[in-house]
Amino acid sequence: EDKRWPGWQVVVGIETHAQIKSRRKLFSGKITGTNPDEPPNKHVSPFDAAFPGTLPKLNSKCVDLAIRTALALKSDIQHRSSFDRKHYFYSDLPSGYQITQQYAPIALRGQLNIQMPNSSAVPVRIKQIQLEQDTAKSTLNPRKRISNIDLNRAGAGLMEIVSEPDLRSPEEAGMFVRTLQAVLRAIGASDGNMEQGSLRCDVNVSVNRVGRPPGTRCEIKNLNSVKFMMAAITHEIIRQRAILESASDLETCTVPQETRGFDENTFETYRLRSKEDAPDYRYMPDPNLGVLVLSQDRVQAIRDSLPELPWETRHRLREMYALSERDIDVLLSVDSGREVTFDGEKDVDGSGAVAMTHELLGQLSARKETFTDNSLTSDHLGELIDLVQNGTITGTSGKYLLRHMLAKPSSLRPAQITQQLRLTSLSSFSSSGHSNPTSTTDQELTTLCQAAITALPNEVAAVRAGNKNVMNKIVGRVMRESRGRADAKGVKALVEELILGGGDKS
Ligand SMILES: Nc1ncnc2c1ncn2[C@@H]1O[C@H](COP(=O)(O)OP(=O)(O)OP(=O)(O)O)[C@@H](O)[C@H]1O
Ligand SMILES: [Mg+2]
Ligand SMILES: [Mg+2]
Repeated sequence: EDKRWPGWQVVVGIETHAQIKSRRKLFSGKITGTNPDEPPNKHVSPFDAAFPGTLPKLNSKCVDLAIRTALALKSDIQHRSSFDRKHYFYSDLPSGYQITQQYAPIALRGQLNIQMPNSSAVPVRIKQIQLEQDTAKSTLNPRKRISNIDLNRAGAGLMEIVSEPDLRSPEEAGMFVRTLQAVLRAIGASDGNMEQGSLRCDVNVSVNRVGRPPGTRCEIKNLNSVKFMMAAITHEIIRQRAILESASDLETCTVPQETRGFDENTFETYRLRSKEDAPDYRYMPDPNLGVLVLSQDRVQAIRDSLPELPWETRHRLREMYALSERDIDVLLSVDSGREVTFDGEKDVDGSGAVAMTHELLGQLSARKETFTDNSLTSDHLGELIDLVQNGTITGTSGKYLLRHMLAKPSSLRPAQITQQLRLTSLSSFSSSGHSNPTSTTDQELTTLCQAAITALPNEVAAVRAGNKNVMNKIVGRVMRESRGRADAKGVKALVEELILGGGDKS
């Protein structure tokens, strides 16, 4: 029993909308325009804008990611599913309907276990997973009294993941969303970022006296952080309980079924519409889309390539390094979602997070320190991994930077230390293909290569005579002089160019 509401049971079910991490939209093949820095209406096909005569074509990459999600959530994949039109009229929906899977969703009956501190795992049943389109983004300008529509997001792929009403407190609801986020990120199905809108939740809340049947639910729409979601549930519990307690006839009194919003300033929910004015969506099968048939083989292939799931990673860290649960939490928060890029592809240098985590554990044991003692925050470790992953520093420099940060703890961010120690990688035009040839790091690399060429005249002559193996000696020298800031392939290309010249190999 919860001390906050003795005698009452709280029932919560969550509908989660997760943006599918695919480069292209669900039906139009256009780039998914979810980057807020891009100009509005840049990525719009005639289909996204609902021009008459345009037809949908299902993006199979989105389907694969939905299958991954369904497998991670232990659901029954439906070998036949189909698409329906859900009609409503709003400026963010050009066609007047959203394509969704109302009658035959891609997956049914799943499960996600959540772990509350100091208690056993709570199984939460997943009712269904369905594919659907995202809407456009509308921004209201109250001063000019107009609303701006940006179709970049229109038609992007979403998964709606619906839970059964198995959650019993705001805390369990929060844990459910966090756990789901971690799964979606680990398998690369979604960024799962509530603040940026790639994960949006509707929560359904009801209360009933202990031992009595469940109450009538109210649905709170569009919560964009776990904190707000928990606050909304708490307010809803208090509100619904007050209605039921003030009733004259305790037996027949019910909370009116409503759709509600959440006010981020007052932390209260407010009425949007009652059940009576619930829209009639006039669902109908989409005549332009056939049945989605999934073969046994396709599902099996996705099952075989499923990345490690968070609870498996947890198990591995616990077994291999005997870390505490708290420490594992820290590492998992660093690790999440860095292994898979768009469309389920493995990130080429994506093992960066895993590699750096192993490096950290290795360096700590060399220093005879435990993970708990270490002063590095998960935030800083994450930034360090990003610096390596986006090429700002090389892997070698990353290890050096890590050693430095462990030896001299400070509040400086890894990027600042990188500047201070001048660890920024020396790019070369040939290695990255798009760096700025006049930048100082490029010039520095050219200078280093030229110095090596001057210092090793015999080797240079050998290379000119056609002995390519000698190249390694020149490259090795540049690598040493660069203190690990250059990458070997780029250096090799640049040295070759400097010795043999650009186009005179004929
Ligand atoms: N008594 C209850 N108390 C709290 N939540 C409930 C209760 N009964 C059902 N729910 C939850 O309500 C949600 C219902 O979502 P579902 O998508 O099935 O339908 P909907 O909300 O009517 O439709 P829509 O997708 O158009 O919003 C589920 O998450 C379910 O777990
Ligand atoms: Mg729903
Ligand atoms: Mg709903």
